[in-house]
Amino acid sequence: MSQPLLDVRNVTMRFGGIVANRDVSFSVERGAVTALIGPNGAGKTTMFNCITGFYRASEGQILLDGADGPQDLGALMIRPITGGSHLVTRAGIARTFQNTRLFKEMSVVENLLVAQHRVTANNLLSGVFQTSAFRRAEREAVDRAYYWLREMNLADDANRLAGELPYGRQRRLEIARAMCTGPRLICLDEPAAGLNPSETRELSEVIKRLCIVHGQTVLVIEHDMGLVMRISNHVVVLDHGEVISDGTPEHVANDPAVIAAYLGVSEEEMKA
Ligand SMILES: Nc1ncnc2c1ncn2[C@@H]1O[C@H](COP(=O)(O)OP(=O)(O)OP(=O)(O)O)[C@@H](O)[C@H]1O
Repeated sequence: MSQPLLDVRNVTMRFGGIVANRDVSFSVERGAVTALIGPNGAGKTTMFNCITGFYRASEGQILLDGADGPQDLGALMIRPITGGSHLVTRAGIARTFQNTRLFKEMSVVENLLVAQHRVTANNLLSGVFQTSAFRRAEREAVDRAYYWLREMNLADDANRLAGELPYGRQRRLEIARAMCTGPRLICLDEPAAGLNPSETRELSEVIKRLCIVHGQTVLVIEHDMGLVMRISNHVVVLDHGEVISDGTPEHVANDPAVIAAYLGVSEEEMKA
């Protein structure tokens, strides 16, 4: 079997005496949508923060496969002098947040250009002298911005202020912004939170397109089970910080441990 794009191995995350994740292992396959679900306080956000470089896991490894083989994201964060969360982003992991973090006073397209500063503004002198390489990089950034606006059904909003967009569009703009960085893995943190049913349907379609049309690997935390069942190829369920089920959407939906966790009764009580 080929190496998964992301391999989470025996990750434990402690905050003082609180164990938010305990010995968590799962994998994220390339070109598929993996959902991380679980009741409130199950440890989903903490796991996401470990994967996206906001936290360094107390124990275990998170391996991102690349041209030079699997790379330990935790090791990137503690690399002497140059190490830090930015290396996780550079390794190819992009994310969106539970509450959108757009530049609300900037236009939609400007939000997408800012996200690409690494490719356009990599050399101060080339910017000052407007070299042909700099102008080409700028042109490509604009093309990429409009490409992802079209893919997210936002082309007509390019020149509006980001803060003026309806919430569902802001969430799609966040995804477009993450996609502009050319990520190998995009992590979506509760993308359907606060959306109405028609916005949620449109969101499902764009996430499915990311995967089916662009071969994008997606990891998503989501409470909306309808959305999870529609878009996911693989579902991992956490409860009290531990993996209690892992498989296809059908498998986890019928798993007594998952049903018990959501209903708040123990598996033993279910069997009794
Ligand atoms: N920075 C922190 N310091 C201390 N405890 C924390 C911290 N972050 C999370 N926790 C604790 O870790 C546990 C898991 O929290 P986490 O936010 O990861 O769960 P979650 O599954 O994302 O919940 P929700 O669905 O409500 O967002 C909780 O008991 C929480 O109180």
